[in-house]
Amino acid sequence: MKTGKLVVIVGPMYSGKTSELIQFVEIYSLGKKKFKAFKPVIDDRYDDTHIVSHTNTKVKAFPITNPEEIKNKISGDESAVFIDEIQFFSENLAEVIQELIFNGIDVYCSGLDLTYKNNPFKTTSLIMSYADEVIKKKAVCHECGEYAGTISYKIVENGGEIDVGGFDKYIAVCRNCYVKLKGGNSYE
Ligand SMILES: Nc1ncnc2c1ncn2[C@@H]1O[C@H](COP(=O)(O)OP(=O)(O)OP(=O)(O)O)[C@@H](O)[C@H]1O
Ligand SMILES: Cc1cn([C@H]2C[C@H](O)[C@@H](CO)O2)c(=O)[nH]c1=O
Ligand SMILES: [Zn+2]
Repeated sequence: MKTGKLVVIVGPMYSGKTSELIQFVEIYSLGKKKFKAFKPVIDDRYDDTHIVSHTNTKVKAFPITNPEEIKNKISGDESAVFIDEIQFFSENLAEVIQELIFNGIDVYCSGLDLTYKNNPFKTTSLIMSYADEVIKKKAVCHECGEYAGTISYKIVENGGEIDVGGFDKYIAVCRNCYVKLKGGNSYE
């Protein structure tokens, strides 16, 4: 038996991570391969039971809280597993993913690499370490219009680094505009 591969899609908000994940789903779907998709229960922005992109493409997905639930849902004949918004899961997700790829299942996942405070999301960092391929996406900077957006900036200040939302709370910016918005305080 061949082991599976791990592909991780990261970047700031609106950088097309979910759209790219869905394109990979389509490849397996067209090839009539079996797969299952998962998303965190907490992410209820557009839909509870589908992975949905900002451009409204969607794929049916199991909403789960704990990474262990992925193992319970797998029957073993899947060619691939897709997981969106990995930053919201506990670090144990890295173990579960390893088990899948060592059992011959390809895993594609996407999520934020950085919080709006410019801190790495631990679960994403960990999974990137195990990846065969890391696809780093950019957004168009909301401030200067350059295709260089790498950081999500929170336009409402209300504390928590875990805070579900979209255009009501976050924009994507380049590093230069991030510094300007933070009042010139480049690193904290
Ligand atoms: N600033 C922006 N830069 C690039 N695309 C944007 C921007 N704002 C909105 N969009 C739209 O969002 C789409 C990407 O949506 P998608 O859901 O795939 O992104 P995402 O990286 O998964 O976002 P999120 O982390 O918020 O879930 C783009 O194709 C584009 O149509
Ligand atoms: C940038 C950022 C986004 N989010 C949320 C907003 C969205 O619901 C999701 C990204 O698609 O992550 C956080 O919880 N913390 C953050 O620091
Ligand atoms: Zn900019």
